[in-house]
Amino acid sequence: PLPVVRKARGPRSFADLPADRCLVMGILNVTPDSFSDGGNYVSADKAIAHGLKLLYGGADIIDVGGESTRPGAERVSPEEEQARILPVIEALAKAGAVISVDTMNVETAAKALDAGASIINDVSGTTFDERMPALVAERKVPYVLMHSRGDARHDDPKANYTDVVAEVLAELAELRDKFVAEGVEPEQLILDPGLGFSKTGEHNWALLRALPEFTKLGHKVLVGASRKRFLGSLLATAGKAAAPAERDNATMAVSVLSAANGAWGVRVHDAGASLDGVKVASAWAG
Ligand SMILES: Nc1nc2ncc(COP(=O)(O)O)nc2c(=O)[nH]1
Repeated sequence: PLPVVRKARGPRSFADLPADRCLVMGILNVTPDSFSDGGNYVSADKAIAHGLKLLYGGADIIDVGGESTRPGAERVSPEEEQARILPVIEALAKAGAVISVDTMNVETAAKALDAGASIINDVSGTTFDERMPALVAERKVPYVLMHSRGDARHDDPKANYTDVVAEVLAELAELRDKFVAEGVEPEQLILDPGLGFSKTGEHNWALLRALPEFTKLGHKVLVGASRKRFLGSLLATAGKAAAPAERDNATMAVSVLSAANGAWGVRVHDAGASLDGVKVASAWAG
């Protein structure tokens, strides 16, 4: 009899992901405020250890980012961003993780794919680098196209909307058309409403409520609500917003409702909780 060849836990690809439920994308922000001993450097070992924790704790995908996208966050050069994330991506890919690279920088995206990432997650929105569509078309990788109206790191306008759902849908469709016009296949695209990017809490709830409208655009939809400020406000007691670490239950609830309303994936910090949640949503739907 032929020897049983156990599938080595080598690099897994996008195609290996489960197709019968909403996916869980675990967040790995490789930035000094996440992984450093108080200095201004990033400890790759700590970041890799956290990535493995996410991988074995339930994340289907690990989203690796080297630059915080919070408004006012410190600027990071592409070289610094790459120095932070490439060793982490290489190690996690070898451990069998499916990895998305959270970057707006085309060079970083290309190098991350070479290092073992298989998805590009770009928060640029309407300010995307015009070289990005060509890279996505050439590499034929899944690309998260997220809505925002300004460069989130610097001048993220809390844009005014007359109808936030209609406008975000229209602007995402317009961005989609630009990428398709440059040779990106529609099925490569994963749309994301960009909760908190150029949006207030009320805008975020309106966008979540309209999730079925987004899935009607005919693409996968990713929801990134985890620990965001609008959840902190929702859970406020005596006028004091809940701290980020207190927002994981609410995040899991958003994951369950997102899955029940057709989301392809949820981007979260607590991967284990949302994995349980999306499995409940899948069982409930039958
Ligand atoms: N696709 C996608 N990527 C993102 N990257 C960073 C943040 C900012 O949140 P964090 O600072 O908690 O990572 N949010 C998103 C998001 O909502 N969607």
